[in-house]
Amino acid sequence: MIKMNIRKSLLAATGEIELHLDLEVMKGEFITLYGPSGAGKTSALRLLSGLMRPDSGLIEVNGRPWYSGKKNIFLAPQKRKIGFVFQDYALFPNLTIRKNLEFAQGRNKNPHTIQELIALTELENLQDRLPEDLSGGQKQRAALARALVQRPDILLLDEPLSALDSSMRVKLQDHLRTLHERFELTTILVSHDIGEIHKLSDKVVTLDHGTITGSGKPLDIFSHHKLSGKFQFTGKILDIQKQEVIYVVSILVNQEIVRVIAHENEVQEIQAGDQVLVAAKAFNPLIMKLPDTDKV
Ligand SMILES: Nc1ncnc2c1ncn2[C@@H]1O[C@H](COP(=O)(O)OP(=O)(O)OP(=O)(O)O)[C@@H](O)[C@H]1O
Repeated sequence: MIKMNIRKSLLAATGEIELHLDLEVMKGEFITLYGPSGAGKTSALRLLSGLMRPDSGLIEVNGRPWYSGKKNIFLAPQKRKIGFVFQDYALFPNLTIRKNLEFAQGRNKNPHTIQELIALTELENLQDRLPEDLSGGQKQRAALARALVQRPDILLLDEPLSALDSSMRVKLQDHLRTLHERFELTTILVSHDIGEIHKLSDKVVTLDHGTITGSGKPLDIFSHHKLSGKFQFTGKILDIQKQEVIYVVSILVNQEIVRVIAHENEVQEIQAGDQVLVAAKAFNPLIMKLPDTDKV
């Protein structure tokens, strides 16, 4: 179990903010940190992994102190059993995929683990290639495998799928969940994608300006209670067009583009790229049967 209660002063564009993380993560849990840009999500992962030193507080993992401000304890990053995956792969460009994994394993060679990871991430046919000869999704699968070769207890994922297209993301999400379970990991993900968060995480922790503003099951955090029981979905805004006195908002929901009419006051706080919740309160949504795919 991870217990942390730490503070770190950060320098934001608008001045100093204090990141305060008071958090417990159970062994085997998959949690997601969610919040606006600059909230402190990446810093939270860096503080836990030892890449950034807290100003004060305590980090304890399975009863062992990794950091204590009072006792002046700071466990070196390489001694924390953590795997880290970033958005940008960070593979060694001059080593093949297999050599990347072997290099990351260091002196404690374990070909069995490497073999299993290559199989689980479906890299058998690609293991002798250089990273530049792989697609983005394949590189990220290799980065995931590499993060796990030392059999860490904790996996930290900083928006690992955000550079990939949506079908590749879905596939990688399945790999992530499989690896989380197979290696009995405790996983902390940073993600902006509400669908992905629903699919993967047991718990969401929301952060804003360095402060934890909420935590709970994805459904409880993202479904708005005042609208509960009504028709609602989440999506990403692609475009907002003004047409005379109204606005047409194009929203990507899964693979479909949905157009919603909005009034001026509704579009004031939203822009292309935002994740939004669309809900209908006053009318019943239409339901139409689609052709039976078995018979077409
Ligand atoms: N080493 C550091 N020292 C001081 N301030 C830092 C340091 N690293 C980051 N910051 C600042 O801390 C704030 C939070 O950054 P952080 O990268 O943790 O946010 P984030 O929630 O991950 O944002 P994003 O979603 O854009 O990645 C930013 O304003 C950043 O400039």
